[in-house]
Amino acid sequence: MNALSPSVDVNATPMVRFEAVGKTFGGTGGHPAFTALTGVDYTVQRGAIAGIIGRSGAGKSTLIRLVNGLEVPSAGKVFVDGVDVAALDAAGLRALRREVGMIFQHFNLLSSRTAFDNVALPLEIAGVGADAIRAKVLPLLDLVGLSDKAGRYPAELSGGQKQRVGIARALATSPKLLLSDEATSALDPETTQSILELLKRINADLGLTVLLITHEMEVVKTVASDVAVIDGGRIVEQGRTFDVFTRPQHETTRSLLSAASGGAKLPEWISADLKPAPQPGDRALVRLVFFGETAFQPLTARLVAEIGPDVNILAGAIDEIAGEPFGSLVVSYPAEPAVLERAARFYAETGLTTEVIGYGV
Ligand SMILES: Nc1ncnc2c1ncn2[C@@H]1O[C@H](COP(=O)(O)OP(=O)(O)OP(=O)(O)O)[C@@H](O)[C@H]1O
Repeated sequence: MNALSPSVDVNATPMVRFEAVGKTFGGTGGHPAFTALTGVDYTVQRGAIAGIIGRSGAGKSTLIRLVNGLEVPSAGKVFVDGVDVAALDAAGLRALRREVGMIFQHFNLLSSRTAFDNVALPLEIAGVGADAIRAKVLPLLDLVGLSDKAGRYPAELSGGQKQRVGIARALATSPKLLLSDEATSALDPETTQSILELLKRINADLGLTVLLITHEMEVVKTVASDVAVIDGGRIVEQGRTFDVFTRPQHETTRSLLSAASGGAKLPEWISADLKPAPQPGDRALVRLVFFGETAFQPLTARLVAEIGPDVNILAGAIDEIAGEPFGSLVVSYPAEPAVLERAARFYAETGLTTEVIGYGV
């Protein structure tokens, strides 16, 4: 159980399971082979909102396209709700795609169809009759807050409204899994938040499992109960979002975190001049992470009392990851053995998580 996805059931068959999955493109007809994914072991629990984060070209889209059979693995197996996707015949694949909805960065709406008719499309394709379509589409438009826009064309809708139509369309066939491919990347921050809130509500109210891929830390931080970090076609780190982001183990996670807007961010003029090792007279710049309850405790006063008066606070923020509070502070103090020793003792006593960012003046 967790705060963000109350319906997670870790004992049930996972909604998605990757077992040693690899994907190589090309390698035939004189085209050089390109390995997009290697050795991916990954599980999405039923009822979760799972995020996969990585930079452009990391392999995110390839990974998500393997889930609904738009790509076939070159190695390993992909299971959706216990079913091996590669073993499905054409009818099986059609059935799978009714059970797996998808939303896209650029919404992919048909411009010649109204909002209503866009949402109705998957039902028309499935051969559902007009009355049943109406009975399904109107509540969906209501769910996404667009009851009054049923007759509007995509060109008459804002980006956020278009994505709401996209979400309603993805839900039309009552899927058990929703795939989101950078669904908020074309939206402004405020609209992004409202779409993420909608995804959270759908997850909680309908028990729908959500697998989203994004390059935006903010998206994962806001909605995902679990996260996997992908780099160069490999999953380099995965776990509960709070754990991964507050105690990042891999360099890629750290650099994605430090590039993110939230948390304690150093001004460019300080971060640009940092050195990996101290020179005489340098100061150590250290990021301190405070978890949960302790995020709000007045540790700064103790910091000065324990380490010494020459502690500067360079940046600080209290943030929330996956619904849990955490704070971070970037402090500096002289990189002298006596000071560093006092600091290390203080961190060990208080259980603070720390990371030396570098050394500078
Ligand atoms: N059909 C294909 N043929 C050849 N190479 C491909 C194909 N599809 C993807 N690739 C390559 O695989 C790598 C991973 O691409 P993918 O689209 O999965 O990354 P991504 O993390 O989703 O990045 P982006 O956010 O930029 O789409 C890229 O180097 C891409 O060029």
